[in-house]
Amino acid sequence: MELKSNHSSPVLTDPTPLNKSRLGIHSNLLSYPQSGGSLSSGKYITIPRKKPGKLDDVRSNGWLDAMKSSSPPRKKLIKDINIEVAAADDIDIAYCSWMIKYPSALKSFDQISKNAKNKKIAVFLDYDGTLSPIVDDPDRAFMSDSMRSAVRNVAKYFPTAIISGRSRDKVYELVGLTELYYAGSHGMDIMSPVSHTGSNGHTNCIRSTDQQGKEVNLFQPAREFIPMIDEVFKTLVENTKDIKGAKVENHKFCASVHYRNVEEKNWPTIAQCVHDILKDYPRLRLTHGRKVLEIRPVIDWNKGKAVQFLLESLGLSDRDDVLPIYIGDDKTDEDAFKVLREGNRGYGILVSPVPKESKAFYSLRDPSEVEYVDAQEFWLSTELDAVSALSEIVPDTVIFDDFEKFPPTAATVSSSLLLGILSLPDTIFRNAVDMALADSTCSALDNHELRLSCFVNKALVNVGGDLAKLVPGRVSTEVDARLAYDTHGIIRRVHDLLKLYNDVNVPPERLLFKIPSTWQGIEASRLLESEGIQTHLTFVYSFAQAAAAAQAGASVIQIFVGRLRDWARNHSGDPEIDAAIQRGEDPGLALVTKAYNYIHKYGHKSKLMAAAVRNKQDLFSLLGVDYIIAPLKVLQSLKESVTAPDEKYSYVRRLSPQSAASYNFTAEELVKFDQLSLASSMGPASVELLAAGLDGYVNQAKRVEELFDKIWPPPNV
Ligand SMILES: O=P(O)(O)OC[C@H]1O[C@H](O[C@H]2O[C@H](CO)[C@@H](O)[C@H](O)[C@H]2O)[C@H](O)[C@@H](O)[C@@H]1O
Repeated sequence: MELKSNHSSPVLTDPTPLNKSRLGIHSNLLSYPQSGGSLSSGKYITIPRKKPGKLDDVRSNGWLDAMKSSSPPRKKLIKDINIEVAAADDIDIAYCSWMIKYPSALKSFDQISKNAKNKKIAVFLDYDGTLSPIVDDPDRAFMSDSMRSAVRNVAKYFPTAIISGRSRDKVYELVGLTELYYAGSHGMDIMSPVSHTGSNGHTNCIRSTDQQGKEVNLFQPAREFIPMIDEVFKTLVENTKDIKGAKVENHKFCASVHYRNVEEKNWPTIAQCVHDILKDYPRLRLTHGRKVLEIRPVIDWNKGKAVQFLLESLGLSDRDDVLPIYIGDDKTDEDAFKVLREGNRGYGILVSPVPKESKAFYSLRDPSEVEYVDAQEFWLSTELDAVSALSEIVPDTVIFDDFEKFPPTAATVSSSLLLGILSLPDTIFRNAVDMALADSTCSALDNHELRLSCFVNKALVNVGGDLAKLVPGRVSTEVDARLAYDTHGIIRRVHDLLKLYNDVNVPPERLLFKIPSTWQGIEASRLLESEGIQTHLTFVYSFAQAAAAAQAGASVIQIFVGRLRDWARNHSGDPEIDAAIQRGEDPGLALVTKAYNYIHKYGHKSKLMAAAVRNKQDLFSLLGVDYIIAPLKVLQSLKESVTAPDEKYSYVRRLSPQSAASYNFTAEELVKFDQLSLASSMGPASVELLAAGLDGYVNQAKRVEELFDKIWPPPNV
């Protein structure tokens, strides 16, 4: 994301000539004679009161209507003025037909959750009118305890930010939840996590600490306007002091002039007053809120930009697997709705008790409906839904026997899968293998070994091609483990497989190549990735392998959690494992956590996959990691459990870019790994487990060849 503002010259967003009011006030008003009043910066500007009668053209130009319609009538008011039942019914009919265009988010759960499947949700909430009801006194716009706990609940599962027109400090004081991100002054004051995805480098981004002393980024694109806003605020206070009910707020980067409690006959006066001040500050502009005139810098920044900035800071921008949801009630929230709608990225939800045009997708009537949406019951129907919101859960199945129940999002094609297919004559993949064995190019090869290898490659690709039609994600193809110590052999094999995939029309972006994490495998990954070929490094059992794989730029790094735990049960003497046990940690979970933190802290592009997850608790402990391969019995149990999260199974995101930022690595861990340092850093556990993994793969590859040898030539060849 490119931020257009810079410190010295904010970019004008609105080409309206500066001598025209954005209030919609007729130009005659702009040239209203000034009598006195200093314009010099640093002094208050005193605007003389206008004489009654001078404002007729303002009325005829409709700006008063804009002010009147700036806040929908509250239900209570409708009742209070004893509106006739028929009229009330009309309002409901109008609302119902409006809801065809903006369906209630409450009734659209199925659709929202369908689109949220396998995506990370990020929640953005406006404050006034969304989390707190609109009240007459802005200082008394409190959030209820139940709303607070609903928001707390949402933040447990999804990154959640408040984006308010109020000052950041004020909105934090009102919300009081430390687990949220806050953007005040319509997004001109953002406190975001320290990230490694780019936002830190923006102009106007400075390091600071939050209320808990944690390091954060402060993004304040309108910093230079602080003295000007302060000056304008003081002038506004002074000049509106005699207008009964007027209230001026200083939000540091913008100011608000409330007219909710001002008698309607005095609205022209208050607008005139604001307008006259603005005339002297061409670098400030006016926007309308709910019975409030808001004065803000003319910079290309708004709540929509703030959403983009926060997504970027959270490492969630430009990703197809992220679904931002923004809930807001005001005109200023439209900028955020627009960003989500135009980028086709997520959903805006407009809070409004009356029909109004919006860029939002869904609607909610009032804050009480927002509270319901924020409550856990809305979001979570099963434990599987809950955990899927935090990590992509990949079913661990060789034969896809439960395709219907647990549709896989990605797949691996391997010797083990070929063995499974050969043992099940009725499987849908059998034809792919039979076709491979009938391949004339392979059959024509005289060399027995080459012919078998050709059949195996062909079978892997045929099955991989079928899988690519069935899964939305990538298909990972295992590279013969007998090449594990031969960098160029691996690269040649991958090129051969890619050519075959090209023949069956599977593009490289749908593919991964699964390579063992020997030094030679890691080197092959590095070279292949530099060609744009995606690799999946497996058999990672030590931090050194994980770090070297990340440094190589591997697309996916796979760690086997349970296998490390099993090793630790029966052995000792591995320094990395002993250290984890001493800290009271499970060695497998500890390795995934450390590798995740390393990848995120140092900005590597690799995604981390946790495999050999044995039970629910393992899965809960790793929430936030990119992929978790879970056995079907664990998936079944998650799917059957509709209990709300409790103390025992709390769906807290355990791994996140934010926590990664504060993880400390030793100097030895931060080396650039080479063959020697990798070998000397791998303890006995990783050496043994890597060797055992390779043995397993090699045996399976040999068994496939033996079986192919027995079957070939098939009867019809
Ligand atoms: O972006 P928001 O969080 O919605 O803030 C927008 C403005 O909200 C506040 O004013 C509005 O709510 C008040 C309390 O309910 C109400 O009295 C006022 O009429 C509304 O406009 C806040 O006081 C403003 O400063 C914010 O800009």
